[in-house]
Amino acid sequence: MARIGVLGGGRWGTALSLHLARQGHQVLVFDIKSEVVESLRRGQNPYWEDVDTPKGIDATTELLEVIGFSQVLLLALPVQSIREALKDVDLNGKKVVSASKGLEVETSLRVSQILKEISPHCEVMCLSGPSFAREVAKGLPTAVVLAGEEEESLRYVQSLFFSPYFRVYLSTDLVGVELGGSLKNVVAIACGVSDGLGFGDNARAALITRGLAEMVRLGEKLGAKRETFYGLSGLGDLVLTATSSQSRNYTLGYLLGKGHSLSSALEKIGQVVEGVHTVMAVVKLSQELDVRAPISYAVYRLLQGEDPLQVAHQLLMNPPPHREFE
Ligand SMILES: NC(=O)C1=CN([C@@H]2O[C@H](COP(=O)(O)OP(=O)(O)OC[C@H]3O[C@@H](n4cnc5c(N)ncnc54)[C@H](O)[C@@H]3O)[C@@H](O)[C@H]2O)C=CC1
Ligand SMILES: O=C(CO)COP(=O)(O)O
Repeated sequence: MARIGVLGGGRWGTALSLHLARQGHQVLVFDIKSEVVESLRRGQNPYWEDVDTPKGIDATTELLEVIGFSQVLLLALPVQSIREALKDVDLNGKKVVSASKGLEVETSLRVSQILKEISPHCEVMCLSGPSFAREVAKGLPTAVVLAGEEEESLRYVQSLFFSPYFRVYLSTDLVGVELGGSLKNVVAIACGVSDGLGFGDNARAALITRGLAEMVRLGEKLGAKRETFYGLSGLGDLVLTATSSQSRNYTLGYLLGKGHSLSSALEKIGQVVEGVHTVMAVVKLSQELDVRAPISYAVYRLLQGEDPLQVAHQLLMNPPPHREFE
């Protein structure tokens, strides 16, 4: 049994807290929203009425309380809020497992890089893969990957999460696992747009495949291993989010394709949509590193308010015919 602090009582932080408490761990959740904290304190999860909340979960609005309590910290905050939220705390010597998926807009950094800037001696791992919060909360079968640099810590954290319905594979490619979970959100938006425009199943399959190729091109330039993108945190999560209306990123794209403005789509969803921010960093990185990223550029232009049909046509018509792999 371990004491696990969870930073962020949103859907993902809460689903993982439910799972960890079911494994017999003591969980303390931190969130800025008092209604989330009060609900968890009453023994009710704030999001899913049909999911029982096990004993072993407490919650607080005091960040330092969670840091002091935890043997392992699980980070499930929206990526753009991480630096500000953690700027005054000392995480040196802590094991931090990031479950957030995205890049910081201002710096284009991954979450582990942000954490290392804040506390250079913390040990960061990343938990990622195809895992909608609601399904994990309900205890439905799920497989994810845990990446990090220290074998012993990976095995320890794997043992905390592992259950018959929550399989955790290990990887030493932290860069690749973080990038897979971040970049797939941008491709999921593109697939949603395509479906919203009524382009059909062929178009979505093409976008997933070419989107994966784009993720690999950028990922390799940033130091990731190619094979990681064909695993759970890459293709696995891409297939999940790019084909399901449970995905906020896909839904955002779908609404844009149906003619909603960005602000009306975001308001309708009412939850964090990481791809909207990550695409800014992706476009910047692809320019700096001279990587072809036509799908990300198309998403970027859409988010600037350009007409979806026009952007889609340009995406299809602009590139001259070329080989599939070159
Ligand atoms: N929902 C899902 O199925 C999955 C989400 N993720 C990732 O998890 C991260 C969080 O997503 P969700 O939990 O779904 O978002 P959400 O929109 O359900 O909740 C976000 C939570 O963060 C809290 N928050 C925001 N700023 C904060 C701060 N400064 N301090 C404390 N709390 C703060 C909010 O009060 C809210 O409760 C994202 O990076 C997302 O990509 C990853 C896998 C699955
Ligand atoms: O990453 C996710 C599932 O693995 C959740 O995706 P969305 O943030 O698009 O809902």
